[in-house]
Amino acid sequence: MFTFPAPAKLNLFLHVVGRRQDGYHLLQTVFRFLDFSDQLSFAVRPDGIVRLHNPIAGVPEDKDLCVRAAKLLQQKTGTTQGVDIFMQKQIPMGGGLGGGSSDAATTLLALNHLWKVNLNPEQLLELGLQLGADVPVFIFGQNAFAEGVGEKLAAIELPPAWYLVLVPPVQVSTAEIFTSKELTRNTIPITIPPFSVWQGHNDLELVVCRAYPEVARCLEWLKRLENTTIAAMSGSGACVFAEFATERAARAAFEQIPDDMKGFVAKGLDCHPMHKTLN
Ligand SMILES: C[C@@](CO)(OP(=O)(O)O)[C@H](O)COP(=O)(O)OP(=O)(O)OC[C@H]1O[C@@H](n2ccc(N)nc2=O)[C@H](O)[C@@H]1O
Ligand SMILES: Nc1ncnc2c1ncn2[C@@H]1O[C@H](COP(=O)(O)OP(=O)(O)O)[C@@H](O)[C@H]1O
Repeated sequence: MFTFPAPAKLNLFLHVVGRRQDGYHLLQTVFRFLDFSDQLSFAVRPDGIVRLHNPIAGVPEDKDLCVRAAKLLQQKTGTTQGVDIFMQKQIPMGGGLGGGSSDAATTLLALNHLWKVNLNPEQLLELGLQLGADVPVFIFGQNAFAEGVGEKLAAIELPPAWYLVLVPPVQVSTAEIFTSKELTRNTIPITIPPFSVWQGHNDLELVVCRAYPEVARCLEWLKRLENTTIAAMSGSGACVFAEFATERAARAAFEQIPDDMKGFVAKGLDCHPMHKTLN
């Protein structure tokens, strides 16, 4: 049995710059990986069966992104091998932290290795995109400036930082937010550099805060903090975060959160934890 991490991501900013004919939105965003992860364990089996032993409540086994990723890789490579998967979920669902997408990417990366089917990175990126717009960055493995629907990726270096992430007690559907009439889709495209991540904003924030007062309340609380370099929502929410230069500052802010708010402190990573292991 082999165990691999599936880290969460933050969108340090997210600009909606247009819409494709198929309804998908053109974005500009910066992804940062966090040392806050799900853990996935894999045991290869010879009979071609893919089994997730502990499916998430409310997500049928065949709809889980790990299972879909494993089956897509079988289909693409024609392998007759299967796998038993055990998932330890930590990343909040529907939180804008990319948990499901990260689980899918870790499954593709791990099984490509364990099944010895040897797809190259471009082929894995293409398979990932079929599972979701957020999957490619987790295969790419480096903090990235992303364009298109999230598939045009350029590695970006980010300074060391720590994050206080608040988890409002709601799940936000990405599709619901992207179809909102209130969403603005015309932010002027930027180039990085000279644009810096601290100048950005999240175009989805206003729509989510209007529909979910719990998110608005958490974000307002973060925006009042001192010493933060960014306070924003990640992706399509519901999670909101504040960035700090030091762990001490992030933990001090965490100590102050009201009793009815939940969250965690995490370190910003330089790259995906599997990036170095598998290369
Ligand atoms: C918003 C972001 C930002 O990183 O993250 P999350 O908040 O979901 O973590 C992503 O773009 C989400 O990626 P992902 O969660 O993989 O989305 P998908 O499953 O591909 O799409 C879910 C739905 O969102 C809409 N969608 C998604 C991505 C995009 N660029 N334009 C869209 O319009 C589509 O309506 C689609 O049906
Ligand atoms: N392994 C998985 N982990 C989390 N969610 C999953 C998984 N597989 C499928 N899903 C579905 O994907 C939806 C979005 O999940 P998630 O990635 O956690 O949120 P977000 O897209 O906001 O970052 C969930 O509500 C769930 O229905």
